[in-house]
Amino acid sequence: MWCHRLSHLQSRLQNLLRRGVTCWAFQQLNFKSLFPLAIHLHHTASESLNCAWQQHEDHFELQYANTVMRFDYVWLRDHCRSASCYNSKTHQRSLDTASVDLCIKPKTIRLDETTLFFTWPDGHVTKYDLDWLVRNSYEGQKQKVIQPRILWNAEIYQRAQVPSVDFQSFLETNEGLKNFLQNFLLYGIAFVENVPPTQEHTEKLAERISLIRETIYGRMWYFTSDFSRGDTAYTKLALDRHTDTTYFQEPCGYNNYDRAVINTVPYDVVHRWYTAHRTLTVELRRPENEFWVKLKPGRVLFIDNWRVLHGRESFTGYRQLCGCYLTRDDVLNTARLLGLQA
Ligand SMILES: C[N+](C)(C)CCCC[C@H](N)C(=O)O
Ligand SMILES: O=C(O)CCC(=O)C(=O)O
Ligand SMILES: [Fe+2]
Repeated sequence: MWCHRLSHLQSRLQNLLRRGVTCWAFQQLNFKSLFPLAIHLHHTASESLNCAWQQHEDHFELQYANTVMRFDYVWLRDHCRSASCYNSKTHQRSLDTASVDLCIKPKTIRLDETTLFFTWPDGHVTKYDLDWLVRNSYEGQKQKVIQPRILWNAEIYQRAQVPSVDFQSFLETNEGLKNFLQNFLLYGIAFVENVPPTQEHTEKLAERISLIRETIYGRMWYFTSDFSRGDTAYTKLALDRHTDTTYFQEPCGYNNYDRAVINTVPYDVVHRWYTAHRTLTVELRRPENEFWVKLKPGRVLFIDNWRVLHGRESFTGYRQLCGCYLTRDDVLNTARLLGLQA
């Protein structure tokens, strides 16, 4: 994430529009068609619970809450939450997964109310709440609402009229912070307005949502076109769309300027790479995928480098920016603590 303020002049935010359509095809199993196939189906508990399960040779099958789930037996042993297998204070596994017999099968399975009890050959008992199994099953996760990401180009973003958040509201209210993060998660960019144009206030803003990442450019960077560092960013030249720090082991995102010599693949693979790079670059440079933003003192722009590239036009006159790099995990953590799906 890049918290970025431009004191004046035009800075072009070019948006990399990720093409890609996700087609979700949910197949609602017809439970009737399932049952005739079952040999030893266990109807258990009261009809109102509407729960049925079956012990297959190599997995456990559970039908509950309109979901048909299938569990591997090693998985059921490995995720045991008993006092000897799981530290409920630290939410960490105590059980040594590698000690579980890969051919393990439960000796008995029993359902009591809404809890399933698995007794293993060594006598150990693992119990699972039915709702926990739905929430943590592969089939249950598939149905989970995930944070939508809105793919956009300049027209879509402009039409969306995404509101910026005011500095005070962002800093002093959870509602303001949550609105900002919701927009940031949806679009991959978000703005905060009326920020006092100082490095200290920009820093305060960044710390509201994340840890600030220390890099070779410092913690908060404050730069202008004085070539104080041997990089085009410290000049008046234009910068085509890119992301920063691609030369780091933990980069912010990828970038053509800083790409090192390609010397890890043979010439024919190199040519395929250039062909793919050209296809991507043509897509990136489509005018409809460029969203221009005129920044001004007090306007702070946050960019998700995994979704959106940035760049600028060349310029004249004096121009000063300050900003920082944020750690993705901490931004997502702040969003989750506010109840957002991140
Ligand atoms: C000036 N500021 C610290 C914001 C960025 C410097 C980035 C330099 C390098 N071209 C890169 O893209 O990583
Ligand atoms: O000057 C700008 O607006 C952006 C500069 C930039 O992309 C960078 O410093 O990495
Ligand atoms: Fe950059």
